[in-house]
Amino acid sequence: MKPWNIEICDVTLRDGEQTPGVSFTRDEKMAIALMLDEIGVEVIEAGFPVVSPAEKECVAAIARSGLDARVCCLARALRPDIEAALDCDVDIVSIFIATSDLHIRHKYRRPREEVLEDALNMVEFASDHGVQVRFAAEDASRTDPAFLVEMYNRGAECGADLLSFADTVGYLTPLEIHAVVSKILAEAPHPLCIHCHDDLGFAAANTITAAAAGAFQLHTTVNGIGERAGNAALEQVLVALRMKGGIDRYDLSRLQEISRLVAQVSGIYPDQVRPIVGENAFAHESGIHIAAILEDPSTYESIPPELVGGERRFVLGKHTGKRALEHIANAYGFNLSDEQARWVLGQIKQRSEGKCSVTREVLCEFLRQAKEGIPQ
Ligand SMILES: CC(=O)SCCNC(=O)CCNC(=O)[C@H](O)C(C)(C)COP(=O)(O)OP(=O)(O)OC[C@H]1O[C@@H](n2cnc3c(N)ncnc32)[C@H](O)[C@@H]1OP(=O)(O)O
Ligand SMILES: O=C(O)CCC(=O)C(=O)O
Repeated sequence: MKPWNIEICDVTLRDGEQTPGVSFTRDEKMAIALMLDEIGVEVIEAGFPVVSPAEKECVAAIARSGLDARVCCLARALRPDIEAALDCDVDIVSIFIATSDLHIRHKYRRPREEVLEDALNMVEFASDHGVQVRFAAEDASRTDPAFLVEMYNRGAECGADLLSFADTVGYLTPLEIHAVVSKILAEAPHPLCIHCHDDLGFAAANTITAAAAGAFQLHTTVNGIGERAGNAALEQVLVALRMKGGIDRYDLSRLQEISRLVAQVSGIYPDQVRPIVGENAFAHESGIHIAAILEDPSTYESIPPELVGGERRFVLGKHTGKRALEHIANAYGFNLSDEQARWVLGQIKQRSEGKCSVTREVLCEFLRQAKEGIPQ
């Protein structure tokens, strides 16, 4: 399979930090940037310099820290924003304008042609300063496609190296994003970035679908943090790229580690059932599943836990079967007769149905009782 032609721009430090209530310190941003770099992410969006003097310092520190990744930052289509970005010595300035009529009406209160002309001047201004320029369409998914194509073609003429399509409010489904990305690339054949939000729960799916349709730069955040329901999750996108896009250059074995780091410093912990990084992502209770996993884990795991730095976990409860119990009991040094196993299974199921968990201690107590003689 020919690997997809993509790169990752991780925006945890900018859009991820826009998660309500989240603010990273300079050391935290640096630690996340370092780990993203070690994973092999090609572009790190370090922040939005005009937000505050401290933010500007963080962006500059990351840009000057000698990472392999290119460092990017956000700027409105305003000269002071772009000057602040240039001060930070970033490799890429991402200049954005909202492009939907809805946003333009409420935020800029000017005709869209005027907004575009002014923004193009800013693209030229940044490009003339020798920095790479991304020209991003905010709310692209609710924008007149003809206007987007005009913006992208004219942006490229003015020196933009990358054009960005943002599904700012997580509005599209995978089929819709495939159609719109294909249309844009046919009419504006330039490197396209895709920036998806998760309001409908499709951010990672839309990102991968856009890549399949030819999008080049894929935006992600660790654990999918970000505005409202968040962004496309780095871990989901990278694993999907490995499994479906023929891309094996990222160090996926660090994914659980970076997930823990970002959870700790953001205070936003992934759901138990979240793919790849959730506590249950590699946990099994069902007897039928565990019996098969003991023969071959791929029967019930499409992602090997060790691929992402995780571990398989067997849980005892209402759904435990005899094979699973025997396996776990053996690991604790107990060999059970059929009768003993049946009795212990009954105890486990009863306890679980009473909404009590079957911890290692509880199991060992059942096992000891069974060995000493099944209570009548
Ligand atoms: C989709 C996204 O994620 S976009 C990024 C969103 N991120 C943030 O907002 C980061 C945090 N924001 C901030 O710290 C502040 O909002 C700042 C520093 C950026 C701006 O603060 P203020 O100057 O106080 O402006 P305020 O936030 O009230 O309003 C935004 C202004 O930016 C203008 N603006 C918004 N987007 C753009 C743009 N892409 N290009 C030019 N101007 C823009 C708005 O029209 C508005 O201008 P107005 O005050 O003349 O009406
Ligand atoms: O497209 C981009 O690069 C950024 C836009 C963005 O953050 C958004 O619209 O949510």
